[in-house]
Amino acid sequence: MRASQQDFENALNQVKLLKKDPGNEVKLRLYALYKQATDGPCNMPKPGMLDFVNKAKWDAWNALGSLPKETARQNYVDLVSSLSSSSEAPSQGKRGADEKARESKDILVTSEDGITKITFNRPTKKNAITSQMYRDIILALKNASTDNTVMAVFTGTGDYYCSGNDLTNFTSATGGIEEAASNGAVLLRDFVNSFIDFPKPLVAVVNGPAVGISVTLLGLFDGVFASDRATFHTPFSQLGQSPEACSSYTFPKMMGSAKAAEMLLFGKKLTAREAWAQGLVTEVFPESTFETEVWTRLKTYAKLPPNVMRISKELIRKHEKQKLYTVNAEKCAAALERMPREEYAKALRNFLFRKAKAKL
Ligand SMILES: CCCCC/C=C/CC(=O)SCCNC(=O)CCNC(=O)[C@H](O)C(C)(C)COP(=O)(O)OP(=O)(O)OC[C@H]1O[C@@H](n2cnc3c(N)ncnc32)[C@H](O)[C@@H]1OP(=O)(O)O
Repeated sequence: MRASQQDFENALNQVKLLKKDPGNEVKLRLYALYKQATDGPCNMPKPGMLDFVNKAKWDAWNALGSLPKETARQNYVDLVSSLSSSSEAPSQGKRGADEKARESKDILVTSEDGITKITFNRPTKKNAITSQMYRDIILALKNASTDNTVMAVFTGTGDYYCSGNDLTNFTSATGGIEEAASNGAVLLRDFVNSFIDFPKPLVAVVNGPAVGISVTLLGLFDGVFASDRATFHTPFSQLGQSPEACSSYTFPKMMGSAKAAEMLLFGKKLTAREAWAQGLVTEVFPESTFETEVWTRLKTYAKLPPNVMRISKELIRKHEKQKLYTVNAEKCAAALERMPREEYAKALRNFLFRKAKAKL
């Protein structure tokens, strides 16, 4: 099958997210194929002998001769695909020593009654997710996907479910904002992919307010049980960001484009009942009985035949998995471009200095 323009654009996004530098040789090949696919045969004057970089690029492009644009596009997509899978191979292979479950105070992982419970446990910061917590969750989901538990359940300690991405995650980056954005985009892609790929039922027990990525992720869950104290807020425009975790795809599908825009573009905060009415939440429980009722229900669900639930989930998800990967990769590439922008920096400054301002 020939690579479409969309495949080509996806590959262009994927290249930006490669974990490993593919080396000069491959980068020259990518450059040459890109130029051939977009401009056709080399049409530039040959650079001088001492202009080493441009000469190497020219040589690589010129070497493709009259290769048709479509073939160059296909070769580019194939090359990127092979680079992506080889850069991901270690994390998909068997667990290395450095990947063994680590003790983490901010993400608690317990297994009981057939349920892996993953708890955001940073209540003094409203359970905001640090870079390490993203990594801990990836690992927890990976372990839970192959252990003998039947389902995984997320919840939060304290009054919040989760206040989203820790806004200070990248403020102390030593390598500059561009490098931080690039590392963040890769981490975000792997984090969201681990939810797309999780093979067992995945449930959220939303004990209180949820913000940002903790809300958008819910579109990838199989069940969302909320206390009537919970709220759902995605203030992306206010933060100079765009919606992640495939919510630009899952939310309109779930609630229709008008209601999705109200949340994702205009940042409307929903009550638990409003979120239920939009299809984001499975069921709302009164705060007074929330924990007892929900956990009793989940323990019953965890007694259902695990293999049947796995197969059913696979059937539900399999036709859109590719789409979800694509949307995720696109979003991560967009995040890479947005993060260094002024709107994002301004929103960060406003948050970091809000208490100081309030005292003035
Ligand atoms: C790998 C990269 C992935 C990137 C993925 C991108 C995701 C996008 C998002 O998730 S966007 C959403 C980001 N979250 C927010 O914008 C929420 C910011 N927080 C708040 O608005 C408020 O703190 C609140 C409404 C959640 C709670 O307000 P309240 O007044 O009740 O409490 P405080 O503000 O005093 O908060 C208590 C302490 O917690 C710290 N904190 C809360 N949320 C965050 C956060 N998201 N990041 C960092 N820190 C947070 C807050 O600073 C207080 O700490 P302090 O006591 O030390 O001042």
